[in-house]
Amino acid sequence: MLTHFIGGEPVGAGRPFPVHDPVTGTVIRQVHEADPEVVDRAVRAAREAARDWAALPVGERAGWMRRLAEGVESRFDDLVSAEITDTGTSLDQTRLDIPRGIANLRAFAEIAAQRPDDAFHLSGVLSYTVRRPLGVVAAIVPWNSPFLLMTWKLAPALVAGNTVVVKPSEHTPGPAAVLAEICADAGLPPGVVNVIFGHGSAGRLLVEHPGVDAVTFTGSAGTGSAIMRIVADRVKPISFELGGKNAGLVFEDCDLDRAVEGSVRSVFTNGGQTCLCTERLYVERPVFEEFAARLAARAQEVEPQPMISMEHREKVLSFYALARSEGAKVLTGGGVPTFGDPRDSGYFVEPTVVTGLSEWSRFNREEIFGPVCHVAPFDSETEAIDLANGSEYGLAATLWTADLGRAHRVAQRLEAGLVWVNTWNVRDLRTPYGGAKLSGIGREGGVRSLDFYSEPTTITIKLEQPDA
Ligand SMILES: NC(=O)C1=CN([C@@H]2O[C@H](COP(=O)(O)OP(=O)(O)OC[C@H]3O[C@@H](n4cnc5c(N)ncnc54)[C@H](O)[C@@H]3O)[C@@H](O)[C@H]2O)C=CC1
Ligand SMILES: O=C(O)/C=C/C=C(\O)C(=O)O
Repeated sequence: MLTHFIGGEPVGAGRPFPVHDPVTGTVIRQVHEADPEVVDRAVRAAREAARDWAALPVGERAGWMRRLAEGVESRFDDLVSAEITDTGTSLDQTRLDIPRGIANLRAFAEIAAQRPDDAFHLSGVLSYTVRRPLGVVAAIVPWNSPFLLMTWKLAPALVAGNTVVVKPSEHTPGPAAVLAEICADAGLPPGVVNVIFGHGSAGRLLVEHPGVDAVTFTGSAGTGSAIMRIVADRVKPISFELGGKNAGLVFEDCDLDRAVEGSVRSVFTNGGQTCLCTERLYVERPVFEEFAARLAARAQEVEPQPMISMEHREKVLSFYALARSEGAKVLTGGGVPTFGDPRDSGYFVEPTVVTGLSEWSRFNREEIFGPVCHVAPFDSETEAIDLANGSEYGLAATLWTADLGRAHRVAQRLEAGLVWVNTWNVRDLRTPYGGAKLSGIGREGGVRSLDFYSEPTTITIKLEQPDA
């Protein structure tokens, strides 16, 4: 039974709930669900630790991040195992995600330790800025890449001097439980990191708690909107990384082999359960038929990944049915694979490519979050940009072109937080990360994270004037 981690101690309170293996559908763990008392205890523990943690020099907090990174390295196999068990994702994906999480811990340590404060001197007046932590941060994270996405919040929040209560997804408590053990083993002061488990109701209790000073959330736009309403009365700072309906633009002049392979990655990685995955592909008409046929052929070779839950599988399958009812041509997939082994009880769906739907179809407007994309032709650069921008979401976009001028021109006109050219999901940790429109509020990554997790105070002093 997984227990919460509060004030440096395991806390086994709250009714148990089961976690299922997405590969076979069997129950793999029981976990305690945080009730109001558990949430209150976690927030109080974080508050008690806040003053001393904030008082540490930033270099010492950076040192703690490096020690946590070493702790993660020493428990690497346990984290890989916890992540694979809970998410059903591939070993290859996990072996990318965990080191990237470690890199986050180290990168934010460096960025914070080296960051200069503002200072201006004008006409005998000196103005400088100091940054104070926000206090207690609630970090609510989703089930895809759970360790990586947790470190994105934890590392900058801690190094900026906040204490944190983390609530991982109900589907993926395992990696956060290992991280709690790492914090305890490293001797991190009690209450600096607290982990509580539970469903959305536990997240809601946490966000509502008056002792929480700020909320950082990664998840669906619907939940983001619900959290916004909860925090509105207290005007708590929020940072939101939400969903996407990401477009890929394939121009005739591109290297088509690379565009096909890149699109296979961007559509099907992790069963499409990465917020950066492409769900809408637009292809310049002269290469449309060839591209669509080649993508569909490659999709048939992709190893299916399980969806995170039976409920999510049903959602993805309902979009496959919707595509048919909206008049799509299914180029490949559209169903459930059979294996002839225990995976037949798991949460798999077929990698799927469809075409022929209107831009106004629900299929092309709503985030599906599965291994599926719609492919449509375009006839001009302007049309391609309009199609890509014709979404309520604005997280990521990908361009495939050999024309450098076009790459810059188009990329700068796309309403997306991240644009890749001739590649996908390659990112320097110092760059801003996040989305426009329904895809989020604010940016995390590099100094942008530190900006969110701290509040500037500008101090202005009249200096003594020397005699004229
Ligand atoms: N923009 C980005 O960086 C990323 C966005 N995502 C998005 O996350 C979604 C998939 O993750 P899910 O876990 O299904 O999202 P979700 O929104 O259902 O849940 C996310 C987290 O919020 C909690 N939660 C649910 N209702 C809540 C409430 N009322 N108050 C407080 N907490 C609540 C859940 O328990 C979970 O821990 C997709 O929409 C995906 O695009 C995922 C990864 C990265
Ligand atoms: O590694 C990165 O820079 C970003 C990774 C993001 C995800 O895994 C995600 O949003 O799901």
